[in-house]
Amino acid sequence: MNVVTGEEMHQIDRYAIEEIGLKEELLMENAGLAFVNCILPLLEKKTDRVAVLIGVGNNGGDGFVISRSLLEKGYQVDVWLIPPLEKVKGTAKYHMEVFAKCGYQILNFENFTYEHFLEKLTSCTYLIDALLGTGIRGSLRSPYKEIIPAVNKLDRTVISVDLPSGLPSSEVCEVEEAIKATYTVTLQCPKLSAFTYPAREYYGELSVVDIGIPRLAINEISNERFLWTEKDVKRTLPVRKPSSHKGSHGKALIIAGSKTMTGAPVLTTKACHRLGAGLVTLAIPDVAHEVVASQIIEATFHLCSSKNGEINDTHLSDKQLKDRYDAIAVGPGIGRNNTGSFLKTLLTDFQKPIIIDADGLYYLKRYISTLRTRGGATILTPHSGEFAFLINESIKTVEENRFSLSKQFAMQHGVYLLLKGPNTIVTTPTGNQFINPTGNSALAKGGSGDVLTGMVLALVMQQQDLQPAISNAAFLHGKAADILTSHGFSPLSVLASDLVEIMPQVLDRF
Ligand SMILES: NC(=O)C1=CN([C@@H]2O[C@H](COP(=O)(O)OP(=O)(O)OC[C@H]3O[C@@H](n4cnc5c(N)ncnc54)[C@H](OP(=O)(O)O)[C@@H]3O)[C@@H](O)[C@H]2O)[C@H](O)CC1
Ligand SMILES: [K+]
Repeated sequence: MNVVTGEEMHQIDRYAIEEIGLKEELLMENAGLAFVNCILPLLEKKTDRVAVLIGVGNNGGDGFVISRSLLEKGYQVDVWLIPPLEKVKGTAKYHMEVFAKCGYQILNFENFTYEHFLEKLTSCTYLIDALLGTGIRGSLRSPYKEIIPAVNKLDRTVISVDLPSGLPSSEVCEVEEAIKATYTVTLQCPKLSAFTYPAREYYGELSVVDIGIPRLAINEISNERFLWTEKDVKRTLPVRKPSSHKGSHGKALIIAGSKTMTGAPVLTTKACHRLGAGLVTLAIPDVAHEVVASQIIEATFHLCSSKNGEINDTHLSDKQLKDRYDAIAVGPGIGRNNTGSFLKTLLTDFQKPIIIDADGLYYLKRYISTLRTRGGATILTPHSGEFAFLINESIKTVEENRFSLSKQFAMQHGVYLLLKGPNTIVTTPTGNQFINPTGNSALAKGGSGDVLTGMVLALVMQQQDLQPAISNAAFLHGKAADILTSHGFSPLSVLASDLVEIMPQVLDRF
């Protein structure tokens, strides 16, 4: 499913109308009817009053179709036009006239005192927000500037059309004032601001409805940002052939752990096994072997020489790297007290996929120029702090520009970048971006990243196409947290090891 900016959506509209010949009146009719179909299950009783707040543009035009459809179905609807009648133009005006010709009444905000208007809204159970859509520019002006915070204070169920009024639709850093929706029904394509924070919090529960814009129009304009949905996972998750053997599912090498970080290698290795890796070898510093080995029975071990309780050298020969492994994950719990020069050797000598996480990313900064010349794919899995360190920016800057900075980095260094966070983004070396919809605050905990690294490693070995493999790992990792929190686990108490334990039930759904 394509994710677009408001500007892209506008161009898609234009393409559908001017190049394909669909009428805007029809798209608006489709939009209004699809919105109503989507919200009907939310409206409990026909006697509950609904207020539709209508703005000056086409978002307001949708509001007229919605109002007409609800009235036709027998709902009690107050239809509030906020701008003066004569300011409504074009397709919105057409649908306003159709509405009026059906014999329905429009309440004009201009003809009421502000207090009376608010009093009337207070008597409604549901408020439908068709004030402003993708056409908003700059800070809110009157009367929206006053109406929007007042609506937020009423504490009603608010359902926004397309996006909460006042929010920009692109990558947003700060939100001045916007409708705090309970639900948002987005038209045709989710807008980018639905996956940036704090804007996401204004959307409430998000649904997407089809309004009949042809796929061609969407692909012609915007084909670089997508939501990675359950359907995509079902379509791309590897299926094990009955004739397969352990060698068919990849031989993985995990380089992880140190004397003081013995949990990370355990989590990464177990997660890798749980996601179907055929054979896993865990390379750890000799000083950590005993403790780690006592917790893992499925893996084999490769002992590395240590210094300061951390890996000093992996002593992996060229031949071992060439013949023995299909992919490597390096980083969880390796510490930061040595030179990390073994990472440079891996990057130059290993010609297959390498996943770099955690302290591996810390060392990577020293050898970052080798990324461009690597023979195999590189997959980096930073959280915002690790990414900020890699690109010499503040965490705040990263969090405000997650899409643009990750795209820039992935294209510059020719890597797959999985930027963790709410709505993890996977960016390919060519700059395509795939947004993960699963996961919750339970994942904001030490160890959950180590689990994800093992999952990415396992799937990367089982799928030719790396982006689906990486996105599927992120999706299943988030889904594990979602399943746990919807089955009696508080987000506070979910452990990283719980994610590994629940994985069989997660996979059972796909
Ligand atoms: N996606 C589709 O194919 C369809 C989408 N539809 C809906 O159309 C809107 C976008 O419509 P548009 O008319 O472009 O934009 P708005 O409804 O947001 O209105 C823009 C007008 O609002 C005023 N404005 C702009 N910025 C501000 C501000 N900061 N404060 C106050 N007012 C503002 C301005 O009007 P003026 O007269 O005041 O200059 C803008 O012109 C989309 O979101 C969908 O809901 C259609 O249904 C068709 C299909
Ligand atoms: K809106």
